[in-house]
Amino acid sequence: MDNFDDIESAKSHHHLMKRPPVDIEFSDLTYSVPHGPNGSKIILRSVSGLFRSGELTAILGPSGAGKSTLINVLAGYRCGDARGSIMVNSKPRDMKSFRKMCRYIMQEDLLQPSLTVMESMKISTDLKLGHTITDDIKLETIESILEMLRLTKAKNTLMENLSGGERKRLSIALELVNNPPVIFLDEPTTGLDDLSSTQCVSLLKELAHGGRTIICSIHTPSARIFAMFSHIYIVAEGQCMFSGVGQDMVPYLSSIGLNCPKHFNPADFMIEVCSREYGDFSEKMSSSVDNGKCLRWHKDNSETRKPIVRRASQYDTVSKHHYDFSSSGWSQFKVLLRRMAIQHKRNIAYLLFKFFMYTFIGFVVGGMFFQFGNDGSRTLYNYGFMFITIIVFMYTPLMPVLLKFPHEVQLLKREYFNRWYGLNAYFCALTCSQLPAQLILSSVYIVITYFLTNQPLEWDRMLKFYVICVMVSLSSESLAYALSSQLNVTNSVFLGPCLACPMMLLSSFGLGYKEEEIPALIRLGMSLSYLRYGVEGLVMSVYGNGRARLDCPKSEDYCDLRDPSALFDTVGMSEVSYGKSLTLLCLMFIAFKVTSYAMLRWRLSTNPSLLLKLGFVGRFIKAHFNIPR
Ligand SMILES: Nc1ncnc2c1ncn2[C@@H]1O[C@H](COP(=O)(O)OP(=O)(O)OP(=O)(O)O)[C@@H](O)[C@H]1O
Repeated sequence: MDNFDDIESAKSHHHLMKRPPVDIEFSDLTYSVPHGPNGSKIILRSVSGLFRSGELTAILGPSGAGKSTLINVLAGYRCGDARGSIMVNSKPRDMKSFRKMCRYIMQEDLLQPSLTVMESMKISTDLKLGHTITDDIKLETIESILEMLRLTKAKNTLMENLSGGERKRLSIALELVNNPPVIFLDEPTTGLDDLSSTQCVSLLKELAHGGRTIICSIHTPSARIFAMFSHIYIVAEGQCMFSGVGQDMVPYLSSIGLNCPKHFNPADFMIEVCSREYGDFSEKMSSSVDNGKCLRWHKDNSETRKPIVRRASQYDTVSKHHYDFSSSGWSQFKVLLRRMAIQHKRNIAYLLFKFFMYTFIGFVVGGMFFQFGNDGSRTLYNYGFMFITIIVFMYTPLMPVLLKFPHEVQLLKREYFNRWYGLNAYFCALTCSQLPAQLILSSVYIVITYFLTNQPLEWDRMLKFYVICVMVSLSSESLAYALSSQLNVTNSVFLGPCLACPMMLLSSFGLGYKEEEIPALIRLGMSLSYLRYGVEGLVMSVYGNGRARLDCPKSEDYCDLRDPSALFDTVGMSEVSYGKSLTLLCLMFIAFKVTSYAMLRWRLSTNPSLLLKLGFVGRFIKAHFNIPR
C-alpha cells in the first residue's frame, strides 16, 4: 500500500522521532454529570486500566457506553466530578505538566476557517516550534507530514473545501508538528471510508511504534483495522468489559461461555455482547477483568509471561524533555494576528458589506436629522441624533460578536487545550485585529452624519465626538465577548439585546427631571449604563466648551434651547463634563474587557464548573440556561 511506503519514507523525520515513554494508569475512576436539579448521572463506574507507551490503544464499546467521556477525563479535557486516581508514569497526574505533553484530537474537526492547508500548517509550526528552528526546517517538517498524511495535493485548498477525510487528517497533521508523546483521538475514523480509516489507523500505529502513547475511541472497526491495535479496551455502561490484546478477545469471551462464531469480526461480536444481544453478561465480564484492573490479557513480556513493567529510570527521561511553549508570548501574538489578518482578508466581502451598512445607516440618520446641528429650534432633535448615534455604535459591533464568537470559542478551546498558545496572546491579538476595521467603519458613519447634520466644524469637537463613538463601540464589543464566551449562540443573541435595552433607556433618562427627583435606584442604574456616558460625551463634545448660542431661524418666534446651558438643564447634564464622561466610559470599557478576559479564562479552564460549586442555584442555571462547558 502506498501509505505504508510513505510512512517508511517519513520515519527519519523529526515528527516521528522516538519519544520517552509516558504510561497512563487509572484506577477506580468514576465520573458523573449533574442530572436534574439535585441528581447526578454516573457515566464511568469505577473503571481501571493501563495504557502504555508504544501501544496503539482502541477504546471500543456500544454507542453511549462512555468512550468519549473516558478519553475526556484521561486527557483532562473534562475533570468535572471525576473521582479515582490517574497516574502518569507511576506518579499522580499533574495536570500542568501532563497538558504539556498530551494532545487531544476531538471528534468534531474544529479547524480555523478561511485558511489553506499550507497556511494553517505554517501557523501551527510557527506557534509550536517557535523561532529557534529555521524556516527551512519548518517547511521540511510540514512537507513531510503532509506527504505522510496524503495532503500534499490539497495543500493550497481552503479548509472549508476539504473533504471529511482530509479534514480529519489535517486535524492530526496540525498536532503532529511538535511530536507530542501522548495523543488522544476521539473517533478518528468517523466519516472516513474503509481505505482512509485503514490508512489513518496505520499512521497512528506507526506513531505508537515511535514510543508514543496513542489512545483512540473507535466505532465498530473492521476486522483489518481491529487487528492493527496493540491494545483493546472495551467499555459498556461505564464499566470495563475487557482490556488486553485483540487476539485474546475471542479466548477471553470463550472463557466466560460466549463463543464468537467463525468468520465473525470479534469487535462486532463483542459490541453485540455488550449491547446484551445474547443476554446480560455485563457483570460477569466486568468482574472477570476486575473492571479493568486485571492485566492477564495484556501484552506480556515473552520471557516472564508477566505484564511489561518499566524501570523508573525510563520514566525519568520524560521529565528531562521540555514540552513548554517554544514561542514567546510576543511571537504567539504576532502569529495569531497574522492568522486573523489573513482571515479578515479572505472575508473581504463581509467587510465590504459592513462598510456599506455603516454608509447606509449614516445617510439614513444624517437625512433624518438634516441640518439640525446649529438650529436653536431643533436642539432636542439634535440630542436625539446623538442618542441614536450611540445606539448605532452599541448594536453594530455587538451583534456580529454574539453570533460568531460562541463558535470561535470552540476552536479556541481546542487550540488552547493543545497548547498552541496562551490566552494572553490570543486575547491581545483578538483585540488588536478588530481595531482597524472598527476605526475605519466608525469614521465612515461619523463623517457622513457629522456633515449632513451640520455639527460644528471644529477639529477638537470632531475628535472628541469620534473618540466617544469609538469607545462606545469598543465597550459594546467587549460586553459581547463577555457574554458569548459563556453562552451558546441562541442565548447570546437573546441576552445581548435584552441587557442593552435597559442601558439604552437609562442613557436618556433624566430628560425633564431635576436630578433630585430621580429615584436613587434609577440614578444607580444610570451611573452603570456606559451608554449614558456615551450620550453625555457626545452632548459635551458638540455643545460644551463654551459653545456660542445657536442660530434661531427667522420662522421661529422664540428658541428656548438655543443656549447650550438650557439644553444641559433640560436633559439633566448641568453637572457633566466631557473629561469626566470619557473617563467613566473608559473605566466601563476596562471593566468589560477584564470581565470578558475572566469569562474566557473560566470557559477554557478544565476545573469543575464554578456553577456546579454554587450548588442548587448553579445546577439550575446550568441545566436550564444551556451554559456550555
Ligand atoms: N453532560 C452530560 N449530561 C448528561 N448526560 C451525559 C453528558 N455527557 C455524557 N452523557 C451521557 O453519558 C453517556 C456516555 O456518553 P459518551 O459520549 O461518553 O458515549 P460514547 O461511548 O462516546 O458514545 P458514542 O459512541 O455514541 O459517541 C451517554 O449516555 C451520554 O448521553
